[in-house]
Amino acid sequence: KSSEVLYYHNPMWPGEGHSMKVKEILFNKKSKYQQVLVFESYSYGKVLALDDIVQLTEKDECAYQEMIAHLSLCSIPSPKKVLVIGGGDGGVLREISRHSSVESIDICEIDQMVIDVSKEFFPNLAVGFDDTRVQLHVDDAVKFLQQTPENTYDAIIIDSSDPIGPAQDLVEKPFFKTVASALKPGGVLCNQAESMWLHTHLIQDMLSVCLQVFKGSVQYAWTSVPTYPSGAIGFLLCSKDGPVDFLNPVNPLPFEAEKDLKFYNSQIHTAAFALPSFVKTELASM
Ligand SMILES: NCCCN[C@H]1CC[C@H](N)CC1
Repeated sequence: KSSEVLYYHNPMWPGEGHSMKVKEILFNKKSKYQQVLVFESYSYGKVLALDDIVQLTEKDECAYQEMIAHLSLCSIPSPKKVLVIGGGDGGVLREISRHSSVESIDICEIDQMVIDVSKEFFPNLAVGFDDTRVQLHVDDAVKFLQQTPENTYDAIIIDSSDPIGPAQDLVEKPFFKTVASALKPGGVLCNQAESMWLHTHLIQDMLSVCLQVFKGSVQYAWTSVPTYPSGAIGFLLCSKDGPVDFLNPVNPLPFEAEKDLKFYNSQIHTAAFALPSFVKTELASM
């Protein structure tokens, strides 16, 4: 890696690489779990990378954080108790806080260094931790959910990194069973679900597990995040028991909240579930 340009190659996207011109390296240390890197880029503002995988940039984080939070919370009548798995940068917390019905937000992030680094370098994301409804648990989500009573949360958002580091347990069936158990009746899960261009098999595996574990609806949605591999990232929206019409949200954001968003709006919400034909074919066979 020259000081000028950082190149990203990874078994998650073999055969291709991504590069960014670096203005300045701001932080680069190994935590208990992963290498934590922050740098100022020329074209996307500050960047957070974990084990050399871009997690977020100041320029395009809005697309991911707004979608993962509002696709789920706008789909249930009045979310009160919400759990975030991962998301230690605080961006998803910032979005959840826009829902006035929410009374409490638990967040379970395994790596304290991610939280500290976000507070130091990404104040516009770490602002999510300032909300008084937020309760932070620095813990392994597998353990946290095993200790969570049944029927606790209206919504669970899994804002995880890729399943090749500390997050690899978060795509297994036993884990999804603890998620379903922790959801209240009518509760929903929104899970980071990788790229439709790169990870068909991973998405099929997750979809097949979710179809077994969640008895209501399971829908794949996607958004555009230019600094993620293939420029697209998906979400799996699942409801615990009854069907949920994820495409036509029952609890749309009021104009007062939506006007502050940079990416999400009601048309984008519905459009996110429109899938290219090759994806429909690949997922239909599940
Ligand atoms: N809250 C930060 C987003 C974390 N989500 C992941 C980042 C890395 C991507 N390859 C997959 C999504």
